[in-house]
Amino acid sequence: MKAELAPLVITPGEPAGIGPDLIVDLACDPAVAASGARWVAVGDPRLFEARAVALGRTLEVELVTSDTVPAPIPGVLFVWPVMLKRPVTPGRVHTDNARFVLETLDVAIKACREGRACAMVTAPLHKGVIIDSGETGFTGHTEYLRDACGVSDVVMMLATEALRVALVTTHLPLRAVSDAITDESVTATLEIVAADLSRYFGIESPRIGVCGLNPHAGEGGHLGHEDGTIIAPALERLRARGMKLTGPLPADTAFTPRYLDVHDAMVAMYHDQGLPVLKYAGFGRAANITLGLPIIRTSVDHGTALDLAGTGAAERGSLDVAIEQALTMARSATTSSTQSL
Ligand SMILES: NC(=O)c1ccc[n+]([C@@H]2O[C@H](COP(=O)([O-])OP(=O)(O)OC[C@H]3O[C@@H](n4cnc5c(N)ncnc54)[C@H](O)[C@@H]3O)[C@@H](O)[C@H]2O)c1
Ligand SMILES: N[C@H](C(=O)O)[C@H](O)COP(=O)(O)O
Repeated sequence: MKAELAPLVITPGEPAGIGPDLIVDLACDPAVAASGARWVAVGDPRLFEARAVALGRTLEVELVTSDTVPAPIPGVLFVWPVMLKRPVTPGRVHTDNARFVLETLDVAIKACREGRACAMVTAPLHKGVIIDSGETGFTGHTEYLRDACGVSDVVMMLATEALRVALVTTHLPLRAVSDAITDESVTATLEIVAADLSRYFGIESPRIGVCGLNPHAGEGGHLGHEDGTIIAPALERLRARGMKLTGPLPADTAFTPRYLDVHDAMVAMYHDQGLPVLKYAGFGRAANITLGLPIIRTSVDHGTALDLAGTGAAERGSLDVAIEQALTMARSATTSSTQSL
């Protein structure tokens, strides 16, 4: 008999953004309830009720104070409570609610770590507001989850149906990227990508393409040294251990069918080397996955879209993909832990 998964937990992200809109839409969708998958949102019931009113949707919000999350009912949103610090106007961020955002993450992380949730899916938060609130070290969910879970390295990977792009560096100013490309960071990224492609995606010996950092992968050292002195030797050492790696590839042609067709994932050196390609290929149909964590976390491929909050124009496509991806990963983690018994 197949064991039932623990519920999925969904965080709203920035309360003035489109996260609450997407959660309301999800709870009202009969097709979502028909799937039978149990899920619970974290947040303030008043936030979801007010957003449902703004969107003209009929929604009943039910607080869940135990670990037992009921089976989904269309038009009913089950919520683990975390209270707002001040009322929210859609589209208008306020630093007072930064703590609310972080507390929703803490509740979800704890539930995943304790096995009360099978995975967490995060709606978008606003990094700037959280930093402005005094959390000066904050740079994003990815790094927050790494620290909360006590691991030294994690990897951000975004995936569409046709393309997976993982990053060696995440939320860094461009000026700091070069210093962050080290033997350790390249090696750790590739080890995590290979391990989690096998663990969650069933790809036993993944073929990974690796971009260089500089134009034309450094042009033999004439356009930058990192490709030849850091990335190439790290790949060579990993190949000697049996990993299937190509690169460092000139990044301008790495994302062409010739390379994409023969690789399971592409690794880019920095955020805007890899993500524009991914988002061009499938914005609204991609999931952001944090690899290397002891828990499962996926997210949407878009931001807070403050311009759309409360208008009904926010599209739910990426949230659906992030949920499906999280459930697939949770099932695959359950299968592999059962097999190892
Ligand atoms: N997962 C996350 O937490 C996450 C992801 C990306 C960006 N962000 C944050 O979001 C904030 C705003 O970022 P941004 O302006 O660069 O990107 P954005 O994705 O919020 O907006 C970019 C454009 O896409 C549109 N858009 C975004 N989501 C949409 C949706 N679901 N349906 C229809 N249109 C949509 C917006 O209206 C806007 O025109 C920043 O603080 C950023 O750090 C968070
Ligand atoms: N880098 C992500 C993107 O552009 O989609 C986004 O900023 C979210 O990152 P976190 O999941 O770390 O918040």
